[in-house]
Amino acid sequence: MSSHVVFGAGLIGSYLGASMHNLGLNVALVCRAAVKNNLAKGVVLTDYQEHYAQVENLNFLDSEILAKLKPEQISCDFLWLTVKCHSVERALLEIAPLVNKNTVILCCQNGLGSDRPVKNAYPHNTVLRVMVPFNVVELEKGHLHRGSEGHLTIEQANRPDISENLQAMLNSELLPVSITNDMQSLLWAKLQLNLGNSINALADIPVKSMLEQRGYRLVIATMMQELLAVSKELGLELPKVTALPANLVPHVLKLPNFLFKLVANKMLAVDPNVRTSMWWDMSQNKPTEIQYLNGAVVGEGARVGVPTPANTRIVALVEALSAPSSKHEQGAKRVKTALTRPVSASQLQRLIRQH
Ligand SMILES: NC(=O)C1=CN([C@@H]2O[C@H](COP(=O)(O)OP(=O)(O)OC[C@H]3O[C@@H](n4cnc5c(N)ncnc54)[C@H](OP(=O)(O)O)[C@@H]3O)[C@@H](O)[C@H]2O)C=CC1
Ligand SMILES: CC(C)(CO)C(=O)C(=O)O
Repeated sequence: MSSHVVFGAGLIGSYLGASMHNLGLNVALVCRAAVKNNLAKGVVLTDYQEHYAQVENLNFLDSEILAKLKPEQISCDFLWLTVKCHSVERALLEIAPLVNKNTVILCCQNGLGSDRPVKNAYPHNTVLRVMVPFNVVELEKGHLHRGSEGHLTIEQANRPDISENLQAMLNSELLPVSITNDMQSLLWAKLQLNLGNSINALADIPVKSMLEQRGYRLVIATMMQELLAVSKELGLELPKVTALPANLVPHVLKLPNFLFKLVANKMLAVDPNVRTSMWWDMSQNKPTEIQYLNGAVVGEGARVGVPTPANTRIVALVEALSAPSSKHEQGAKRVKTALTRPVSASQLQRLIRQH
């Protein structure tokens, strides 16, 4: 039987690992002690469609033990890297004992660019990107809930049997899985949605309440229009990841509240407690993924000559109000701001209109 290791099991990795264990796969989790404590007594998996599983006896691999192992002492066919983007470089040092020449490494981060250091470190391994469309929350200790729809999507490998076997192994009610031949466009389409993570974190309210306020929607729509201009310049055709085509989403977000409620009922049909991953980071005073999300739009925009002023200002604001990430910011000069969290919709609108 193939062996899997989930490295950096937090919300996504624990849901993924527990789903695999529930399917009878051979999987071990590498995670922080606090996460292990929450999962060790058994995990309950549920989703928005009311699927349910009780998962017992998960396997854990302790970091100290891992550090002492050599690749020949451990078998890992599939290594699922589920740390946040800014933790990937550091994780590369620690995954070394798990990677043999046949290990397939799967990068499960939002945004753009987290796979680059992995490919540089392991140029002879198959490194595949994975798009996670759904939200996972821990409703209570050991209860992981998939709160929204979508198939976890694996990039088609040069050897198609790799991705196809993975899909056949994993695809299930609690974990729907697909494969794509065009991961770059899919990641840009997902990135369009994730631009709102920053606003959710700054507003410090659930996603549903944020979407109910037109002021916040206008800011998100402006950032999305910048992304669409950049992706057009790059020649990408963004696939549909919501009920609406990518190009239409900003127009719908800009509608007055009463029309938005009529047209976007699917967008608003989100669990009232859902918050984005960046909200969790900011609320726990952890570094955010802003450089890989809105920052990626700014970077690509600069490369192809498309201005991205709204994303640029939101990146600076998030950086000013959150913990520095090791890669991009330590020691870097931060923009000073008079704004404090929670930031209101009108403050954000004024900020992105500044010249
Ligand atoms: N949460 C969600 O609903 C969604 C998240 N995503 C994306 O999935 C990715 C993972 O997100 P998520 O699961 O929310 O993140 P989490 O922060 O919940 O999980 C990552 C975990 O990895 C741990 N970790 C980091 N480095 C190491 C290490 N060297 N050894 C052991 N553990 C380590 C972190 O601990 P510590 O914090 O102490 O470093 C944390 O517990 C992100 O790119 C996110 O944007 C995509 C869709 C939805
Ligand atoms: C699923 C979504 C868009 C919102 O939870 C997400 O990707 C995140 O929180 O990072």
